[in-house]
Amino acid sequence: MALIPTTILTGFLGSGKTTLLNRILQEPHGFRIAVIENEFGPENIDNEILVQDSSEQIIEMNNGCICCTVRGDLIVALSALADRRAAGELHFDRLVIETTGLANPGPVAQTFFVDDAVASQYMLDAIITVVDARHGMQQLDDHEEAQRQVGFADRLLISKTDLVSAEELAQLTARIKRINPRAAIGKSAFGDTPIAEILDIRGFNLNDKLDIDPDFLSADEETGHEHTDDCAGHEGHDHHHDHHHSGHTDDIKAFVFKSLRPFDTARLDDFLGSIVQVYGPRMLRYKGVLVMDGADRKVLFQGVHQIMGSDIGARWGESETRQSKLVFIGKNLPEDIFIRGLEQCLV
Ligand SMILES: Nc1nc2c(ncn2[C@@H]2O[C@H](COP(=O)(O)OP(=O)(O)OP(=O)(O)O)[C@@H](O)[C@H]2O)c(=O)[nH]1
Repeated sequence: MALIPTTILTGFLGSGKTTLLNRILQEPHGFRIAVIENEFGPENIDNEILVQDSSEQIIEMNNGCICCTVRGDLIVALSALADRRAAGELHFDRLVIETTGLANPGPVAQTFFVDDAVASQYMLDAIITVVDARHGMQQLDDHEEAQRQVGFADRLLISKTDLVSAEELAQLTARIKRINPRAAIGKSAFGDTPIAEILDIRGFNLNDKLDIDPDFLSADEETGHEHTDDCAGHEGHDHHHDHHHSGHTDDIKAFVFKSLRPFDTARLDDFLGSIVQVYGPRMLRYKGVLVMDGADRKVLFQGVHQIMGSDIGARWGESETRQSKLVFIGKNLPEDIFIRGLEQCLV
C-alpha cells in the first residue's frame, strides 16, 4: 500500500491552526483526510470548533503534548489508524496532525523516520507553521517553542494580517526569514490558503533537517528535545533549557473551569472584559464551550491575549449534558481569581 502523506500543522498558541484546518476540511478537494488533534489542556475544545462530517476521522490526544508526554501515544495512534485503514475499516488518503501550540515539531517529525512501523506506513509531506501576524513578534521574543516551530517549517503561513499594518507585517516577515531562510512564506487570512499550498507539497527534506540538526535521527526518547536545541529557530542568543517533558515551559499552565449552571451574559461579558484588561498580556490562549442562560445553542468562546471573540455553536443535543468548559493557558495566571470570578457570573 502507498505510504500515507502526512502534514504536521504547527504554530504557537492561538496562531490560527484550527481555523486553517477547518478550511481544509470544508473545501471540496476530494481528499479524504484523517486528523490527529493534540491539545495542551486537559479538555479538548477544538473538537467543538472543528467542522466534522462523517468522512473525516478525528482522533483527539489531550492533556499532554505529542512532542513529549504523549509521543508514545502518537505512535500507537498512527499505527492503529494505518491498521484500520489497511483492514478497510477507515477510508482516508492523507493525514494532518495538528500539534499543540507549545509543541516542538522536531520530535514529532522524527517519529516518521525513527519508528519503523510508522516509517513503513507514512510519509512526512511537510511541516506547516502558522505565525500570528499580531502576536508573532512577542511570541518569538518570549518562547523558544515559537522559534523552533518557525525553524522547522517547510512552509510558513502568516495569519491575521488583517490585524497589522504593512510595516509590522514586513518586520515580522523579515524576522521569520532570518530564522528560516528555506521555507516559502505565504499569507493566510482566516485560513484562506489554497489547498495546493498545504497538502502534497513534498516539502519535507530530510537532508535539510540533517543540515540543521545532525542528530535529528538519533532516537533519544528522554532527551527528545535537547538535541533540537541547536536547530534552526534560535537566533543566536543564550537560552535555558526549560522545556520539560511534563509541562513545557514551567510557568505556562493550563486550568479548566466547568459548570452545569448557565452563565448570565451581561455578567460574563463584564468579567471577561475586565480580566483581559488586567491579565491579557499573560493570557496566551483561552477557549471554551459555554452554556448561556436562556439559550439552547452552545456559545464557542476563544481568545489570544486581549483579542477575544465568540460564535454561536450547535444546538445542545437532547441527551448531551449542558456543561460549560473553559480552558485558560497562561503565564502565572491567578487561577483562583479566574475561577471565583467565573462562578460569580453564573445564574
Ligand atoms: N483577525 C483574524 N483572526 C484570525 C485569523 N485566523 C484565525 N483567527 C482567530 O484567531 C483565534 C485563534 O485561532 P485558532 O485557529 O483557534 O488558533 P489555533 O492555532 O488552532 O489555537 P490553539 O489550538 O489553541 O493553539 C480564533 O479566534 C480565530 O478566529 C485571521 O486571519 N484574522
